Amino acid sequence: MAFTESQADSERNGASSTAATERMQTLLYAAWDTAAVRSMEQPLLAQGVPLMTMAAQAAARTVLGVLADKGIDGDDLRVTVLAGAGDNGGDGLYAGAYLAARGYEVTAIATGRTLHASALDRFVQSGGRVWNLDPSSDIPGCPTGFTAGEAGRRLEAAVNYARESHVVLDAMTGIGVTGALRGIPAALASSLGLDGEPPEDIAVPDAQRTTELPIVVAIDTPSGVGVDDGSLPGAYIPADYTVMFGAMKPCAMLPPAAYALGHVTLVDFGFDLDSADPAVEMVNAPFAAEAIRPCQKEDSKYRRGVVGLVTGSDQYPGAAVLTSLAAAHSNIGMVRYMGPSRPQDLVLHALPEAVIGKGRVEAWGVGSGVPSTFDEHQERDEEDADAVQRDLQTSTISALLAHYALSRAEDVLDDEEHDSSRSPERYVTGRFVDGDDLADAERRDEAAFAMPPIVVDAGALDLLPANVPSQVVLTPHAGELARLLTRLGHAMDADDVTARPLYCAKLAARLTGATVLLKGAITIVAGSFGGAMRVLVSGRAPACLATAGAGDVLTGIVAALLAQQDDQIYEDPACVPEIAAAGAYLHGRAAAIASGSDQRGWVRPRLYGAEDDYPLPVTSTGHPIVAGDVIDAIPFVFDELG
Ligand SMILES: NC(=O)C1=CN([C@@H]2O[C@H](COP(=O)(O)OP(=O)(O)OC[C@H]3O[C@@H](n4cnc5c(N)ncnc54)[C@H](OP(=O)(O)O)[C@@H]3O)[C@@H](O)[C@H]2O)[C@@H](O)CC1
Ligand SMILES: [K+]
Repeated sequence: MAFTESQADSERNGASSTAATERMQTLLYAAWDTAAVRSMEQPLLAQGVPLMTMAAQAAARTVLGVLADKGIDGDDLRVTVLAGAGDNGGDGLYAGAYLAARGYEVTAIATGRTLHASALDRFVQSGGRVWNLDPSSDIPGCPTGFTAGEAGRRLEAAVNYARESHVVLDAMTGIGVTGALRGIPAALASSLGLDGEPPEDIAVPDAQRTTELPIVVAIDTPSGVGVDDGSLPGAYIPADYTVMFGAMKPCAMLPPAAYALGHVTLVDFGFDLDSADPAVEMVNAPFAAEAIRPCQKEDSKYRRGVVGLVTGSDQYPGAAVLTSLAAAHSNIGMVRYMGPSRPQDLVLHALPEAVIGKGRVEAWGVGSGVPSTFDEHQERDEEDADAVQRDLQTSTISALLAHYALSRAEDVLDDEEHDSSRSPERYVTGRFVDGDDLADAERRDEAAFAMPPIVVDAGALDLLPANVPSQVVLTPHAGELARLLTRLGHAMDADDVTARPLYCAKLAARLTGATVLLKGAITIVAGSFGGAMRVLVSGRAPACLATAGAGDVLTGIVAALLAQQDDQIYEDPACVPEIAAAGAYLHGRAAAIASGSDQRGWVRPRLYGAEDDYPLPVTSTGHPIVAGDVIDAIPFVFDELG
């Protein structure tokens, strides 16, 4: 068939629509840190693209859309703009100007000493009023030099005015914030919002949510959130909606800040997204599907992958069953189980296909349902049969993990490999070695890199060697990560981890060399390669997945995905975080299917101006589930992703 002009056109159109779809995927599932955003906006600003007015128009239209959706109308609508001195305040003033021009009563509360000059001119010309709080401010038309008492009264009046508004535009700070809010912005935020704790958000269907006034719309980010690390370092105002400009910032994906943004609308300015690497990537279905190995005609059970499990104990035998069943249902050839006789029997009863005892494996899963050795040190009873059984599991796991012990951190070893001038002696496990000892250490390091990938969960985390290669995947919850970091010299508790999960996950990855999967409503995976840190997140799970045994199921799923991708892992260990994050996605999606819930930890933003139906409404939060229900739903996730 001849290749006609119209075919060429349609191919071109097809290619451009594919490019548009790819761009949309990148925009909605990746986030860039502040420095990258500033570098991407620079060429556009240099060309004179009016980014601020574009941003403001999008914010104003989003406000109008929200009001229309909620059936809030009338000429007497009150809008408060909390306007800082920087460009974020400028965005807020321009957006306020659009709304004032429509006849709304719009008042800007100046939270700094100045306001963006041209935005202020437009705002005032459009009928907006300005109210300043700082006696030393220099804002045309505003009083200065008032007393501290008057400043207090003005602050109180501003808070009351904002509370009685229909809409509050939070434009105090955006990506230019440093640390926790200070001064007037902090005082306003703590009166109108919260002090560092995440907002309480009960998982209910959207239809049951009532609209509370004022509707808070954050400009670019809620002022004062940790833009790059997702922390909530101090006072901030939880937003119902956030209109974010140019590219997603990490705070839109990272807990706890992500819970403070409400529904996010992203405004695409046409940044060159390839010019900077994203800081955080969110796993979606196509991404997770990549981790699934399609069956091949020539497959044998061994080629499909064997998962070895050292999980469960006499104290927690169920974990052995849950890890085995989850792995067995996650597209592998076989499960080998190792453990005491009671969990062994239970595994065989639930999964007659399991093979008991040692043998070749493509990936390991260890530690789920194995009690922590830390508890053991506190109250150890040598005669206690349980303790003996526990020792069996811990000694098997310790012996296995010893094969993963590196003499040095992985990036140090990488550097040494490329450093021809390095000394012929090396500091290995507490002493300098050379000659045969050094050759021995190098042989052991090489063997560690060649070990199968391994998931290290629960009790096994206490047995982790100091330095391990990146195919070691740790799967702690906040309490377990706190215990690990404390052991590594960074004393903290579970609340510290929950407050700064990205920081803690990265710290553990850096200190140990392992890939760290920190479980949560938004699960964070951090893995370091050649000095660079890759961060992936998955927010697919409904809240009801927080149930006993769910972590054991995750161990089984991740170990199974690692087992079926072992060839890829040997070629490129950088894919380990991707596979671990895909496991978190599968786990969350299986829970959603099992519970009949469309509620999730993270909701994809809406792309401003795009014809799509986001944010997806939550029609049902489903019913409570147990971990076994999640396993039953795993095949349906494979169907979906297949
Ligand atoms: N991305 C894009 O393409 C586009 C981005 N645009 C917009 O620009 C925004 C960035 O603007 P920006 O750089 O002027 O910084 P911004 O967020 O206004 O903060 C600086 C102000 O905050 C204050 N301040 C800082 N820390 C504080 C604290 N802890 N506590 C209290 N105050 C604190 C600081 O005060 P200072 O420390 O100087 O006294 C200063 O007044 C960005 O978020 C987006 O909205 C669009 O207009 C166009 C396209
Ligand atoms: K803001």
